[in-house]
Amino acid sequence: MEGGVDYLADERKKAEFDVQQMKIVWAGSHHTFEISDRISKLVANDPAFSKDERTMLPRKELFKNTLRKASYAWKRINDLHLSEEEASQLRFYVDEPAFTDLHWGMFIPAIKGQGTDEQQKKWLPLAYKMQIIGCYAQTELGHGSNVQGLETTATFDPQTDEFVIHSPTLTSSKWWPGGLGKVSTHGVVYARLITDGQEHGIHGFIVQLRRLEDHRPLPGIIIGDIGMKFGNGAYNTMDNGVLRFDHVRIPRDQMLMRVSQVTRDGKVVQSDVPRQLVYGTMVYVRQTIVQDASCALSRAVCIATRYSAVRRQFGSHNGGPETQVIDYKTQQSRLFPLLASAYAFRFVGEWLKWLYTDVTQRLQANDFSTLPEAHACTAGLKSLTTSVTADGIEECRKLCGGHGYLCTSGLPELFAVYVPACTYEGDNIVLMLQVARILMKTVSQLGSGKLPVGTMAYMGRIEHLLQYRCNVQKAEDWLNPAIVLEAFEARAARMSVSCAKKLSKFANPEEGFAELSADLVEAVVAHCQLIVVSKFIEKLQQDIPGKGVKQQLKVLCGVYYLFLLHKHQGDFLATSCVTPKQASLANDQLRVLYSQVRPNAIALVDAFNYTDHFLGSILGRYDGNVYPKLYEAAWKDPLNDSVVPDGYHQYIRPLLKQQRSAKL
Ligand SMILES: CC/C=C\C/C=C\C/C=C\C/C=C\C/C=C\C/C=C/C(=O)SCCNC(=O)CCNC(=O)[C@H](O)C(C)(C)COP(=O)(O)OP(=O)(O)OC[C@H]1O[C@@H](n2cnc3c(N)ncnc32)[C@H](O)[C@@H]1OP(=O)(O)O
Ligand SMILES: Cc1cc2nc3c(=O)[nH]c(=O)nc-3n(C[C@H](O)[C@H](O)[C@H](O)COP(=O)(O)OP(=O)(O)OC[C@H]3O[C@@H](n4cnc5c(N)ncnc54)[C@H](O)[C@@H]3O)c2cc1C
Repeated sequence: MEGGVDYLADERKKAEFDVQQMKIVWAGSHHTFEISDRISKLVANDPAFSKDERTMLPRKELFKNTLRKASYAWKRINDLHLSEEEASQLRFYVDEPAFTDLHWGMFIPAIKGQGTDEQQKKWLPLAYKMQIIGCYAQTELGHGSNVQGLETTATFDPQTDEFVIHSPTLTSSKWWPGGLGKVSTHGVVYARLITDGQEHGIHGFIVQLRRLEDHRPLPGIIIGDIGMKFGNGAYNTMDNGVLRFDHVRIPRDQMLMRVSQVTRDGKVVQSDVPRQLVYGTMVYVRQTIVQDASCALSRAVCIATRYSAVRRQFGSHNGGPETQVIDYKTQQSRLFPLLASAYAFRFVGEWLKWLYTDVTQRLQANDFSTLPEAHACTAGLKSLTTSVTADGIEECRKLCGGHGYLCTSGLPELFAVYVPACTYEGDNIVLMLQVARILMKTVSQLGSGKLPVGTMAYMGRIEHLLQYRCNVQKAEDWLNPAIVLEAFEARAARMSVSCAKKLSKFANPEEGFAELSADLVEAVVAHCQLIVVSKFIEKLQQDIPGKGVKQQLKVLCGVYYLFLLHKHQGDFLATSCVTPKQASLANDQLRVLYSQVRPNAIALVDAFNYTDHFLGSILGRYDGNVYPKLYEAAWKDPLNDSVVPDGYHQYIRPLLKQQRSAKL
């Protein structure tokens, strides 16, 4: 509590579980809880990190303010000797998109993943000390999704042992890279490698963009910001940039050479590493984006849940209080599945982080066998979780009624910052189609004796799944995880097999794939939902201490899968995985679970342990003191600086005068 009366105290007393233990489950461990709790308070209590009025600043001031915060954050990180983990938590809780996200989140990982040991030794220390600041310059004006279609060229000049980086067309201008517009001194630039007149595909190059002395672009380089983006404040704190090269020369050793090398005489040598590793940074970031989805969704849900308990509308009896809107079943059926999804994404994000770490260790030992699984899981889950989260934030805004539309609710800015996650790091549909290719390949190999592995292993039981009949007889049977898993597996498998059968009728498989792409995306959604459900169920098999904590998680897990079953009952019925009667029983059980969530709802969002600073929402205040604070905030709007607005004499007075004389 941050002082004063707690208007949500009664709600907190209703909790049936140990909130402190749930905070640790949410954080992942005691260790991460301790760090995130300490750092979030450090940020919240430092006025230099205030977020007030961010949505009202003009772009230049907004951007300068972001620079100030980023530089102050770096000073605090150094002064307090924060570890890498603590530093990244600090940047997270500062909660303002900035060039540092790309420097730490993409530039450094690109050098780590695609640079040789020598290149890492040379560039990483400079980057770690921020003596250089980097961005990830891949997307161009003409191409983003189609990476092989990028037009920037890197032509090897054997005379001087250099690459010549060039933007041959307008559409080859780099366009979008964050941090590029006004800050980065360097970039990992993706370009078409050309040696001896021959093309060798897309590769990454470390290119210096600005002089370290005065920050001016180097000769042959044009850089700028691409302009205002959606929303006030929001992602406009980021300098997404445009970049053009006019025959800019860089030394040969600035091509990232872990995947392929160019020798002194211009020969291209492929190492044992698969060429897809050039896409490795995207796999890394997609994995972090899944974790971030649970943060963004939980934040919106925390605001909507607290406000739903404060807000009362209708239902007063004999002058008593009106009904809290959280008690309306319709409110619960919109809010609680999102609450459950936030927890589900947290756990699948945790698992994905483990998978990524495992793949990275294998890659270091030259074992590339799990790379397709990592690609499929990161692409599919990035796509699923960001789509649900973006829609979920908007749903939370609606759950807050009119006040949700105010900037002071925090929801408009959260939405505006979050929605591009459906596009960056791979458009969600494009990524789903990547997973579809892998799914179809898996189905086509089923007869060959090659057993599917990882998250596709269930396909190995295809005969059984095609014959499966669900044996749910009463509503409570839907609480049995084994029954649920089989129903989700059968649905996903049958949808994939159905697509594969239709595909096989096309003489040209590419034509068939294009024609069936919408159906394929639906099959991928079913497959990805199965992964999330199964990882939630696996989580519940762990030892989870704390009074009532596991029980609450079981309820949330039930809400998550039964809501999906209800929402997608068309799929389950069409594939005969459940009968109409069983679908109806699932919905009955879902209503029972909603009533079990209700008394715990506030405690379940308290478990996210968000400070009021981080939430940035009057509606989501911990103490529930919404109305006086909304009233107070309105008067801070610049429009209320004067009683009579600027422009009155020019525009309002003449209008009123004219109407008066017309009447007379
Ligand atoms: C406010 C911020 C909030 C949250 C972030 C929080 C934390 C994040 C931390 C840091 C990041 C900071 C901020 C993030 C915010 C914004 C940054 C945004 C950055 C960007 O957007 S960078 C640009 C991203 N661009 C893309 O994602 C492009 C998408 N396109 C592609 O990936 C490829 O072009 C595509 C679609 C895969 C097609 O590739 P290709 O033409 O080669 O085609 P194929 O389909 O033939 O594939 C060939 C072969 O390769 C396999 N494969 C494809 N991709 C991969 C991969 N990534 N890894 C492994 N393997 C891959 C594919 O399956 C095929 O295999 P096969 O031959 O069939 O066996
Ligand atoms: C806020 C933000 C930050 C970004 N930061 C960076 C950065 O730091 N560095 C960087 O390099 N890039 C960055 N990007 C660029 C981003 O990665 C691309 O915009 C993204 O990959 C999508 O590509 P696109 O813009 O080419 O979309 P397009 O591919 O043009 O998509 C347009 C539409 O076409 C559809 N479509 C495209 N291809 C297919 C297909 N094969 N089948 C079916 N439908 C298809 C899509 O679904 C979409 O509906 C950023 C973008 C944003 C919005």
